[in-house]
Amino acid sequence: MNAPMLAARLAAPVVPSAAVVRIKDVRLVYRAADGSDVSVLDGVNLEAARGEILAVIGRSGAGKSALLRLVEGRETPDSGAIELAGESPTIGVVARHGGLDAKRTLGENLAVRLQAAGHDAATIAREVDHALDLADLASARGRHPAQLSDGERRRAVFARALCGAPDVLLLDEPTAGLDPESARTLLSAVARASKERGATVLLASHDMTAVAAIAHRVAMLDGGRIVEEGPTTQVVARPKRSVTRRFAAAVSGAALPAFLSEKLSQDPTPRGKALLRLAFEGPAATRPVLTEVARELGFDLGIVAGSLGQLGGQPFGVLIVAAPSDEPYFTAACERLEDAGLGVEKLGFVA
Ligand SMILES: Nc1ncnc2c1ncn2[C@@H]1O[C@H](COP(=O)(O)OP(=O)(O)OP(=O)(O)O)[C@@H](O)[C@H]1O
Repeated sequence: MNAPMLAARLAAPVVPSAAVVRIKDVRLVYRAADGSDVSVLDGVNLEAARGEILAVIGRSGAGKSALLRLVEGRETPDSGAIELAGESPTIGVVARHGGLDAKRTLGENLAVRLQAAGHDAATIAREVDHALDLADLASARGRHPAQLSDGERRRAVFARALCGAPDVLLLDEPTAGLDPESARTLLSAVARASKERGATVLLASHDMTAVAAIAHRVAMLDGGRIVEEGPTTQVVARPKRSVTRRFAAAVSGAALPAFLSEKLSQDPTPRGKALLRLAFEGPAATRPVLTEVARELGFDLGIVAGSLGQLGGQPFGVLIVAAPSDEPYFTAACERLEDAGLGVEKLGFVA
């Protein structure tokens, strides 16, 4: 991106738009050591808009890194296409093992590519300042990589990727190996970069909990295909596939206390309790839904465990409640809670 384009890009307001990244029916096949073909991606379709943070989640070996490499243009698909909007779209990459030049200070590391792209000194200074500020590293500008902690180094690699305001940011396992505090700092820097500069962000991770707080949308990659996709709160609150449910269970936070999970049975006992995991998102997160439903049905819903957090920048809560296990109360409770807009998962029954 040349200097006038960069200035125009930074002046443009962040508005929702058509897809910036379009992955169309992409297939990727690797040749294994024994000469056989391994299908890695098998008809993947995905889109991400300007300012959107899309998390691609999947187990190890699912093909997440391969997908990012295709978007980056380092590899080409066997069929299908990757389309990036704009005249000359730019991409910032935060690889898992992104190196910094040990002989240069952090500020110099960030400036190198901008200098190579021919930007003037004032633009470079402004860009480096901004990237360091976003990554919460302003005070480390004059330090060398060896003088940074692991977490700071990771943020420094991210700050370098931010320089020049790339249209697209690709992050592979951004929080792997970071302590919770460093992970939070890095993710909030990613969220700011997408919000303030309109960067389209693709995050690849095998850990939904690591990225769910900031990802607007989640795409679940399994068996070479996107098996489930949607707004983060929706995917976590109402996972449709069993593989997604496993990943989502870790995100929803509230866990059943051990003394209850040990007693949990799949068959109701007369006059026992049914345990339900309720996910609150959107309008349901701010309404006294439980009180309303309990009053309407005429029985109590006892709260067993709960947590409130943030998903995709939105408030999100999980409660585990105990409802009567006898019919027709149990079915009525589930139906009424679902009607109220809650994600309802039946955990089992206790005496
Ligand atoms: N150059 C290659 N040749 C052959 N197979 C490869 C090659 N690179 C990757 N693979 C295989 O492709 C599949 C997808 O790899 P990829 O690195 O994209 O997975 P991933 O989802 O990022 O996994 P992880 O979370 O473990 O990094 C894996 O089964 C891997 O073994």
